[in-house]
Amino acid sequence: MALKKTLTIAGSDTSGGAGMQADLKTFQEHGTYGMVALTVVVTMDPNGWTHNVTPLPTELLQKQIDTALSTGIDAVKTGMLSTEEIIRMAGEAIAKSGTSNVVIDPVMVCKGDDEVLNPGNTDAMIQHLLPLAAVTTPNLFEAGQLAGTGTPKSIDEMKTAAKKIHELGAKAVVIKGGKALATEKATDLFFDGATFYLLESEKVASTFNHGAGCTFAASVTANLANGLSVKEAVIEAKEFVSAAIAHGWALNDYVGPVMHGAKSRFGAPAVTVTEI
Ligand SMILES: Nc1ncnc2c1ncn2[C@@H]1O[C@H](COP(=O)(O)OP(=O)(O)O)[C@@H](O)[C@H]1O
Ligand SMILES: Cc1ncc(COP(=O)(O)O)c(C=O)c1O
Ligand SMILES: [Mg+2]
Repeated sequence: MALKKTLTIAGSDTSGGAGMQADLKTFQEHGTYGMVALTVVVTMDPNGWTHNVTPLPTELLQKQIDTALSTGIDAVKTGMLSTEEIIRMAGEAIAKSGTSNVVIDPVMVCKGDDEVLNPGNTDAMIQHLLPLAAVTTPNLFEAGQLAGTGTPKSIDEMKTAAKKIHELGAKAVVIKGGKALATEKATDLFFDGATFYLLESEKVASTFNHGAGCTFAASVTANLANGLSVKEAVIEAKEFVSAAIAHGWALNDYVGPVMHGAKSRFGAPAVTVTEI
């Protein structure tokens, strides 16, 4: 039986919760066939868990992209892209892929690390990636950087940022309010270019949410490959990640990854969708 082919152009999170590890686990859970073009390897200092990002040679990235594209892919997502050159290469790969099922997760920081990967990356993402996006999935900080508005602090400010990001070329935008937004629920804003929707689930009190953003974006990608509409894809992704966070766990003293396979094992918490 042929499976839908999903490609992630992303970094490796050696600790396994985020990055391409999250993407592959999530693709598998959605019944798609996952492939990877690896950009960087993130390792952690065993004493203190500071992150270290090691890039791979760009020729090697290009070879991976050529390999994956030659199979014919049904959907593609981007994750951690550490330099402007890599962002440009990802844009070229997506344009060449022939699929319009394109999810841009504009990763700028690792959770718990405030350091932005490379400030020039924001402009490169705006130039090379947003115009190709069926959906882009910034967190609050990333939305503020892309929109040039500063980090949104309310639903109204999220709407303003989402409109700006849509004007930059992304066909649809999900701004993840997550834990950072001062709302009772874990609230994300979905804008399809015409209508705004709030996607809400119970806010989980634990801090075991490492990889939540990657898992959300990978779910959207797999759902698009499987033929869901963009709206259906983001709603299922919210259910999938809510379950994954609800069953997050402590890997060690420093990090708590989400449980990528939680929805199929335990079911998903309720997600409400409200037009606003
Ligand atoms: N504590 C939480 N409880 C429930 N949902 C959460 C929680 N933290 C994040 N989420 C959800 O997880 C998804 C990823 O959001 P977020 O963690 O903000 O992204 P990122 O990992 O890219 O920073 C969003 O759907 C967000 O609403
Ligand atoms: C390789 C890689 N990609 C992406 C991320 C972002 O992860 P999150 O899903 O928590 O936003 C991380 C964070 O550690 C990472 O190491
Ligand atoms: Mg993220």
